[in-house]
Amino acid sequence: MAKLPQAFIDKYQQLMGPEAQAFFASFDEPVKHGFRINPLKQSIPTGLDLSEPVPYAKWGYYGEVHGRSVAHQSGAIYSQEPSAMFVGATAHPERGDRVLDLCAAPGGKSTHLASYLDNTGLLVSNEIMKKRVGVLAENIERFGPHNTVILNESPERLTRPFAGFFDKVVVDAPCSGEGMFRKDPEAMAYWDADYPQKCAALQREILTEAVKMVRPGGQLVYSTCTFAPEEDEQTIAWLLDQYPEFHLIPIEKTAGISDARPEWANGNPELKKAARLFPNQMLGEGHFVAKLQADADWNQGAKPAKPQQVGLTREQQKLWTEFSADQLIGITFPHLLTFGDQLYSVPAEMPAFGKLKVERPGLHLGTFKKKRFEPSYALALAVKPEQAQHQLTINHEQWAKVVHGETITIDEEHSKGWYLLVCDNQPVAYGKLVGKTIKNFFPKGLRFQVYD
Ligand SMILES: C[S@@+](CC[C@H](N)C(=O)[O-])C[C@H]1O[C@@H](n2cnc3c(N)ncnc32)[C@H](O)[C@@H]1O
Repeated sequence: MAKLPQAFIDKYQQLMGPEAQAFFASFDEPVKHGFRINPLKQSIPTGLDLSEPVPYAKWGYYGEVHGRSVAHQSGAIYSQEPSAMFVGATAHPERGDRVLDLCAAPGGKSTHLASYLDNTGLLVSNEIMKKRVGVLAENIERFGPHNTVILNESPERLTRPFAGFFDKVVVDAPCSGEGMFRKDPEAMAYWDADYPQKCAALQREILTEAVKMVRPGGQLVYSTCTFAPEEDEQTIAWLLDQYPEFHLIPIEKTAGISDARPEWANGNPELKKAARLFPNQMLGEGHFVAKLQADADWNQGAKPAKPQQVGLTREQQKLWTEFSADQLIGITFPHLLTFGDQLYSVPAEMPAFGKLKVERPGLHLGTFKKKRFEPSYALALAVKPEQAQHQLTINHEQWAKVVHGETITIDEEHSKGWYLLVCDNQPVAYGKLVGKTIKNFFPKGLRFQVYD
C-alpha cells in the first residue's frame, strides 16, 4: 500500500468524502504509461503496439517504449504519461500559430504542440532552470521540428520582446506534484501540507507574466499535475478575478475526465469548464487543465520586438548552398543565422533575441569549419528520408555502434561524403563515408550503450 502523507489523506478525505477511498486506492494501481507517435517523421516505427489509442489525444497510445530503442532515440515516438497528453490536446494549436510553452522542460508538452504546428508558425519553448534546459533541447531536437526556439529565461524577462505576441500561451506550472506520487514516490518527500499554498503563490507570479504575452483574442492554457485546489480551481478563480478580460472556454471531456470543482474554490460555476483528471476515474496519473480566452481588446497596442535580423557572410552562404544542393531535396531554410560558427534556421516570425538567454535560436543545421560545412545531429533528425539525396540504411547492430560513437563498415563502396544514416526507416544521424568506413559524428554527450 502506498504510504501517502497523513496530512494528504486527511485533506482529501475531507474534500472528497465517500469518493476519497477510490482515490486513495488508485495510488496502489500500476502506473499507466503512454507514448505519442511523431507526425513530423515520415513513417511510424515498426513493431509498436498501437492497439490502444488514447481517446482524447491525437497521436497518443497507452503502452511503454524502451528508452534505448530506435523508435525513442530517433524521436519517432515521445514517451508521455497519458493524462499529460490532455494539455497539448486542449491547447491544440492551429497551423501557423505562434505558441509559447513557458515552463517547458523536459519537453512533453512542447513536442505535442510542435506536432500540431507541423513545422508552421513558431513555437517558443522556454525553461527557467539552466540545468533542465539541456534535456529540453535534446528532446526537442530528437523530435525534429523546424520552427522551434528554445530559451532559458524567467517569465518576466520574456514579456518585453513578446508583449501581446502569442496566439497561445501554455503554462504547465511548477506544482506540488501530487499526480506524480504513484509514478515517482520520491515526490511525496517534497510534499507537506503548506506546499500547495507556496506553489500557488509562484503560479500566480508566473501567470501575471504569462497573460502579458497573450495577443488580443488569444488563448492561455494552464495546467498542473497536482490535485491541490489551491493550485487548480483557486488559481483560476484568482486569475478570473484579477483579469476580467479572460474567460474560461469549455473543454470537451471524455474517457473519465471530469469537470473541475467550483466548490473547491469560490463557488464560481464557470470553473466547471476546466478539467480534472483523477487516476481513479481515467487511465493516467492525474492533471488539472484550464483553457482561457482573452477579449479582443486585451493587450491592444502591445508592441513586441521587431523580427530578428538574419544573414550570413558570403563564404558561409556559399558553403551552405553547396551542402544543401548536394544533400537536401525539397526542403529549404530561408532565415539563416550564425551564433559563432554554428548555423541555425530561425523561424521567420521570431522577434529579435536581444539579451535573451538563448539555448537554441532555431533548428541547428551545423557547423562551419575551415572551408567546409559539417551537418548537425539535429538536422539529421529534422530531415525525412525522402528529403535526403544521400542515405545509407543501417541495421540494428550498426545503429548500436553509431550511438556508442564507433565507426562502422559497410559492404559496398559509394562516393565519399555525408550520408543520412537510416535505421528502421528513421534518420538517426549523419555519417561521413570514406571508402567502406562511416566515420562517426554522433554527439559525444549523447552517446550510450544499447545492450547491457
Ligand atoms: C511541470 S514542469 C513542466 C513539464 C513540461 N511542460 C513537460 O511537459 O515536459 C514545470 C517546469 O516549470 C519550471 N519552473 C520552476 N520555477 C519556475 C518559474 N518561477 N517560472 C517558470 N518556470 C518555472 C520547472 O523548472 C519545470 O521545468
